[in-house]
Amino acid sequence: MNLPESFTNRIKTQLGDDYDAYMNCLDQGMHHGLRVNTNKISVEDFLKISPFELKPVPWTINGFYYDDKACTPSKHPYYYAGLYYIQEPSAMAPASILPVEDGDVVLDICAAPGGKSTELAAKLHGTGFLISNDISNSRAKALLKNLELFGIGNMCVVSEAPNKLSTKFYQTFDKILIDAPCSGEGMFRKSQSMVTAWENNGVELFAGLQRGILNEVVKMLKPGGTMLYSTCTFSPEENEQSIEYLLSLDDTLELVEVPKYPGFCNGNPAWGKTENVELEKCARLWPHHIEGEGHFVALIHKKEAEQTQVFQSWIHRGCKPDKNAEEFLAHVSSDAGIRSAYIEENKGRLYYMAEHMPDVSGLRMLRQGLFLGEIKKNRFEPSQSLAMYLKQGQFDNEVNLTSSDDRVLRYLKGETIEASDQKIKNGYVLVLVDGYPLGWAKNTNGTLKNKYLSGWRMMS
Ligand SMILES: C[S@@+](CC[C@H](N)C(=O)[O-])C[C@H]1O[C@@H](n2cnc3c(N)ncnc32)[C@H](O)[C@@H]1O
Repeated sequence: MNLPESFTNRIKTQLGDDYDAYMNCLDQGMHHGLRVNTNKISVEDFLKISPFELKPVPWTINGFYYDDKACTPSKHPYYYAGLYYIQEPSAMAPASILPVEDGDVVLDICAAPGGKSTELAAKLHGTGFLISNDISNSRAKALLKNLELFGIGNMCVVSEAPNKLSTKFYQTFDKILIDAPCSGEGMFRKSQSMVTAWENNGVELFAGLQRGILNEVVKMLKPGGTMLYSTCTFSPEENEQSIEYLLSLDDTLELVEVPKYPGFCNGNPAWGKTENVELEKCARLWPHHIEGEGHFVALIHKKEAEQTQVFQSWIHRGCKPDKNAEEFLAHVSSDAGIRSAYIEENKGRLYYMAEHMPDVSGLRMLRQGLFLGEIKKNRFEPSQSLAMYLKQGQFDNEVNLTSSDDRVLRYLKGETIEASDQKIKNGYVLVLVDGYPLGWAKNTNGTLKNKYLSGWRMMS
């Protein structure tokens, strides 16, 4: 691999005797992983139906390695059913280590395309609330798609600068993830273009960006709350030194020991400027010590305070019932938990807003709550996100196909399919693969007109 001399010189100083092992591992192939969406399926059940041979990733309960030469999980219908996310294995560590609990209000501030947000949301089990933010509007669109694919309803997707968020969300969050923009030294094996980007941007640019973000998140974490800072790079400036900077902003912040799974190394106090021994509590994942591309992870707790701020909640306004929407939603079982008092309308589009959500008004928003569908003239059109949110049995007109049935791929490609072999009523039908929803179709006497979201279609 062709690497800039300024990088190899620095990493040689950092690694000493380990340098050769690191360089040798760069010539080997990268590791591929998928993470099971526990919001839709338990790990145990997924392993029963997995079409791929999988090996556990030691630092997550729901992460697995697969052999990219033997299978392509991104092309399987289960991917379209949102049963897993394709993720580089070391990138599974941050969301797995941040201790998200039921009812938490969580911020993922650098979230696109959603590798970690999807896991944070799954860990909430439909309770609490997730604000997923990315400053890049185009990247936030991919983030929204991934959260929708995962069937997440208690979330909003925002595209804002951190200082805008901190004016609105003072001491609001129980948990914050900062998966910071970084120089990406852990991505070199993925693509030579990452090496070129490193040469063009350098490390200092990102260290500056990280500080700008840290200045703001510190204000948004509740006393008693926990945040996790991660990067996929190895430079001291973006890791130990960023954490030293963060600790200098607020003396109620303290480092918490990151669990050291086999192969994880301690953070290195000598790579900081203050030689704070607490930095050992951070974790460094090196590609020559673990099966993954590499990461840095730090867990930070804010001490409890006597008085805490109570955040401004969303005021549920409800909406005037629409006859067609009501008629459609009557087919959705109450198990889905969509209560009419929390449904709101915006320009003919209906959203289900989580009961306990912060006031997110005034922000550049891509999505607030679960998009249910659109009120059209004389009809209601259910959304793709509603289909993904529902579980088998929650819509009273379903067609369940097996993954080997060729109609599944044809449906995902946008074709009309026949279903005269199924006992279904005319009108909207939820199409499932092996019991997991894929999207909508409209049945007329056994012919299913395709209503799968066109932008999500499988390419031939
Ligand atoms: C490492 S990536 C995040 C990856 C993501 N957490 C995941 O797991 O899929 C860093 C992200 O930070 C975003 N970003 C850069 N500067 C930012 C800022 N000042 N505020 C918020 N997001 C920022 C970038 O657009 C990029 O998507």
